[in-house]
Formats: sequence, structure tokens, C-alpha cells
Amino acid sequence: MEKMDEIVNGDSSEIKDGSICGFESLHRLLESSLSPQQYKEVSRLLTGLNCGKPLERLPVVESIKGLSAQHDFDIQAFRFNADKELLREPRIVRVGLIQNSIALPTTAPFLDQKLAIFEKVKPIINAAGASGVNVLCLQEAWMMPFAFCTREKRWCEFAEPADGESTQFLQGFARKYNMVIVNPILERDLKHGETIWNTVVIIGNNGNIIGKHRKNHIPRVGDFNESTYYMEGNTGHPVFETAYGKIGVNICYGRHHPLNWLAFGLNGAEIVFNPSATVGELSEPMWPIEARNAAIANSYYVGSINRVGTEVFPNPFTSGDGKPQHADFGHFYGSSHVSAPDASCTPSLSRNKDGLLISDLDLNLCRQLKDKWGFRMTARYELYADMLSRYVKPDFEPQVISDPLLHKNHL
Ligand SMILES: NC(=O)NCCC(=O)O
Repeated sequence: MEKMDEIVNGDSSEIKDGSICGFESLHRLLESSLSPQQYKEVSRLLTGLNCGKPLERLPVVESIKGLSAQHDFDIQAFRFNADKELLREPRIVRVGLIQNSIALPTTAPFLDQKLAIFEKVKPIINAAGASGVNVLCLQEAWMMPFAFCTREKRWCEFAEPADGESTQFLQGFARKYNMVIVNPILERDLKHGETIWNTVVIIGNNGNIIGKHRKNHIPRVGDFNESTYYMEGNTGHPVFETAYGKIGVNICYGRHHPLNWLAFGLNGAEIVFNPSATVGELSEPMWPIEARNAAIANSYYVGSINRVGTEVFPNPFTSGDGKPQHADFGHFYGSSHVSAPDASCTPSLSRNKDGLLISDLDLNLCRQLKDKWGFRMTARYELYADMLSRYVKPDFEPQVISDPLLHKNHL
């Protein structure tokens, strides 16, 4: 309770090690600070109920726990159930989300940095594969430091073709574990003038490349100077039909755009991943809300992944916001989690440690929620299609009806 008092009194909300008052996550802080009855009530609202019950936690087998202890990564596992149907069998997909910090200082030779990250994530991918994960997603631009704050062009050297070394590295695991892998990279398109993109490559469970998607919305906020490096994506909102369901990927800042989420839903996604890189000061209060809202509004599952740690760059930079020059983005707060269409969600992974979140998703829940709430049927898309088609024209006039008394002189 003392730690809770610190928070309530505002004495410390974030400690230098990236923890929350010494706890790895908000959920762990609450669990150890509240009575079981209080925690149950708080969880009912904070993480919702799945089929009327608290989300089921799955046991992690000893050998995988051993891997997590040996390589110091958080591991948690959950199951999202759906109601039993008479005409369809449950459609259970086991999803894995990986969050990680970089492995070497940003001053190390670039190839060493990339290979060290490969080595660091290897045991986590093996833990996912050995746990029977069907679809695995890594964090945004996982194969490099998130250097886009610096505006220095030398970091472009990390870019690689869609079938480059990161994809080749992951293809081996996809084949070994019969696992679909979502691979978010900095892409260099060799066939189109060596242009650079923020891309995810979808690797099928046979190790084949199913396709790729490029980030639609590029941030221009705080130190997220990403528009210096790549342009808005040109791949639309593809949904990839894999051996384990229909998946879409809404890359990081795209999560602030409800129409971006909608478009993946309209194309039939059952799971949308949101590989991200974002820092506490900027977005942490938004993080659990946006994903959960997208899952509810679109009747699909959302897998949110954020990187971990503080990455310090060799040269200090500024971002035109009046802040003194600095050499890091701030703390990437991890906290990866899964949200479901019934408003339930998992607790977050650690805020300051690498991690693997495993979740069994019964995809039948998507249609069950569509039938229950009818959001697709009540959406009135024609109203919005008309509004948007008028809005994008230069002669658009906002529909505002003013109180006539506003403009009269009252004596
Ligand atoms: N990587 C990225 O798009 N970050 C933007 C910051 C945010 O959306 O929280």
C-alpha cells in the first residue's frame, strides 16, 4: 500500500529503471497493492470479462519458463474463449507477441548491432515456437535502433529488401515451427529507385513470403521525425489470408487513425497487429485505450507490441519543440498486450523488460460479437462515404448551424 500511496500522492510515477514504482507493469502494481476482492473489481473494468469471466491465464511449461529466466524475458500466456456454437467448431489460433530492447550501444558497427539483436530475439522466438505459437509478430523496425529521432541519414544503412537478412533469418523459424511470422522492417525497395519504407513482411508457415504492407500514417510529433526517412505507404489495407486466419497490420502511429483500423476490418481481418515504437511521455495513456477501442469497434482481435528501453544516440538532437537538445527518445515502455472484440484484454507485458506474450484466440468470437452488437449493420457507411467525398473537395463547407442570437447585439 505504501507504493500505492506514492502514486496517489504523485511522489513517483516512473522510476529511472523504466518500472512503475518498482513494479514491472501497472497490473502487477495493482495486484500486489489491492486486496484480492478489490483487484478482481478493478480488473473487471481494466481488463474486462471474456464470456462473462476473468480472462483465463494459461500455465507456462517449465522448459519455457527456464528459457525466460535464462535470457531474462517476461513471459505470460492467456486464453480468449468464445461461446460454443452448434454449427462451427472453435477456431483457436495461438498468437505470440515479442517486445525487446536493442542489444548493443548505438555506437557499435551497424552490422554488429543488427546481428546482436538477432541473437537476442532468438531464444524468445524459440520459446514461441516451442510453445506452439501459430502467428508471431515482432515490434516495429525490430532489427535496428529506432534512430528516426536523429534525422541523420546514415541510419538508412539499416534498410534492407523485403527478402533481405531479417526475413531470411525469420524464414528458418517459420519453417521449423510451422509458424506465420509478421516481420516489421525498414525496407529498401531496390526495384523502385532504392526508396525506403516502413514495412511489414508476412512470412507464411512454410517460410514463403505471402506479401508486404507499408505504414500508412507517418508521425510528425515530438522526436518522431520519421518523415525524414520514408513516405506514406502505397499498399492500401491488405489482409493476408494465412493458414491460421486473416491478418492485417496497422503499423504504430496508424493506431491513432480510426479509419485505418476500419479499412482492415472492412477487408475482413480477424486479427490486426500493431507493431509499435513509442515512448511514455508521449503516448502511454493512449496505449491501452486505442487498441481496445479498435478491437471493439471492428469486431476483431488486436495484438499491440511496443519496444523496450532507452536508446541513446551519439549526437544530441532537437525537434523544434523548444526542448533542450537531448540524445534519446525517452523510455520505450513495452506493455505489449492483446485486446478482444468483447472488450476484454490481457494484462500488459513488462514495462522495462523483453517479453513474449502468448494468447489463444478463438476467432469465432469475432462473428459472435458482430451478431451481438451489429456494428457492421448499424454503421451507416453511406452517410460517411458522402461526408468524406465532400470533405476532400476544396470547396467543402462544414455543416454548422449557428444560433442566430449569437450574432445579434444584446442591449
Ligand atoms: N513509430 C511511431 O509511429 N511512433 C509514433 C508515436 C506514437 O504514435 O505514439
